[in-house]
Amino acid sequence: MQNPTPSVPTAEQIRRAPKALLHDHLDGGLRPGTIVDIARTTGYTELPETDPDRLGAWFREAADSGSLERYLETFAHTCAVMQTRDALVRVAAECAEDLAADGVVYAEVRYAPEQHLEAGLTLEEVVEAVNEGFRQGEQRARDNGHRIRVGALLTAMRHAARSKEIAELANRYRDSGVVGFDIAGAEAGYPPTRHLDAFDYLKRENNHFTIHAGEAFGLPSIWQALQWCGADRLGHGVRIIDDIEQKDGEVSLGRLAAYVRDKRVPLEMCPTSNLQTGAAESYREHPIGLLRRLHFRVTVNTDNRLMSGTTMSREFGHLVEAFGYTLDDMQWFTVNAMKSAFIPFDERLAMINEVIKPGYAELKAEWLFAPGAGTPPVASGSAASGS
Ligand SMILES: O=c1[nH]cnc2c1ncn2[C@@H]1O[C@H](CO)[C@@H](O)[C@H]1O
Ligand SMILES: [Zn+2]
Repeated sequence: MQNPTPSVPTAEQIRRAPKALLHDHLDGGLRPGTIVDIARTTGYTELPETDPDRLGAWFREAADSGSLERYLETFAHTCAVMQTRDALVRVAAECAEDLAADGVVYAEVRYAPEQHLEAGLTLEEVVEAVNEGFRQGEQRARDNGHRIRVGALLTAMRHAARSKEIAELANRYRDSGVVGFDIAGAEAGYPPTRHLDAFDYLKRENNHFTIHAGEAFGLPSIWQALQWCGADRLGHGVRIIDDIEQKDGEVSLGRLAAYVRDKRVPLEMCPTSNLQTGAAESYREHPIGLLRRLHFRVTVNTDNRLMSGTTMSREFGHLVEAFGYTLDDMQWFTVNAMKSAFIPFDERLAMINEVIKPGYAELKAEWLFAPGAGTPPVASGSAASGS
């Protein structure tokens, strides 16, 4: 007998399900214990707490202010302990290890090299240290029976003036561990068009970039990111909801929302981060529910695991609870992410066909072997369809 009804996954199934992550900040994902350790060895004395548990709680609370600007202030402490080669290697290795343990099989992790120069490293040394850490972390994950592939995205800070230089850096390392470029930081007052020369340069080089847009600022930011800058993906993009009208059960898309959906522009959505910065009120009200129903190219991401106290599994757990998503829905989000990754097409396809789909197929067949097999699980949520 076939399993006729998709089931709501358990927390354990969510963790074991293969996941792809496109939006995760290296300086937003440190283990609290590592921050304390490095601060001690490098003599950084400004940490608000020195007990790892209390420090972790401090980050979550400080980031929970409802304002992106205040959220971003917490990065002063993580960047402060990411200034030496050893620290960068360690943080990157642990990042890859932690993601792999959480069932992430593919990740693009971003950071801003310009924020790691305070102790005298060059931009190149920063990139090479992080790459070295990712390779070590991938190896340690393999030793522990996990498989993960991690690529770096180089971020330029939108309030600064180094974006062209960072874009050139991303291009120089494109065959050695760096898969693309991004801009981040406070959105209001710093439109992406300030960095047109960087984006133009990358387009001439046939390189890839994503832009944080439509998080703390609305449609004009998304419009600029796409139509002036030519972004391949949108970091967050939640405010696209402002261009969607719902009346009497009818939904109509404005020109920009229609463009985003028609062109399959990937949206890197980060639900918990959005609740913390005030971009959404609750998981249930998060635009991801509607955007998924309307078949936008939506992906699920962590943004900052430390500040949001989250993991990919937790993000999916919240969505499963809010929207009754099934393993089919999880697979849909994951395939969306993999289709939107910046690595070459043949590698994306192999990851989808050889890793992601078989992983979900195995999980979906588990009910056959459970005690009392033959009883299909309870029906719930929406089934996956389309792309
Ligand atoms: O959600 C976000 N929106 C905008 N900028 C962010 C977000 N999360 C982190 N950063 C910024 O990106 C830098 C490089 O990783 C971080 O230092 C932080 O300032
Ligand atoms: Zn982000």
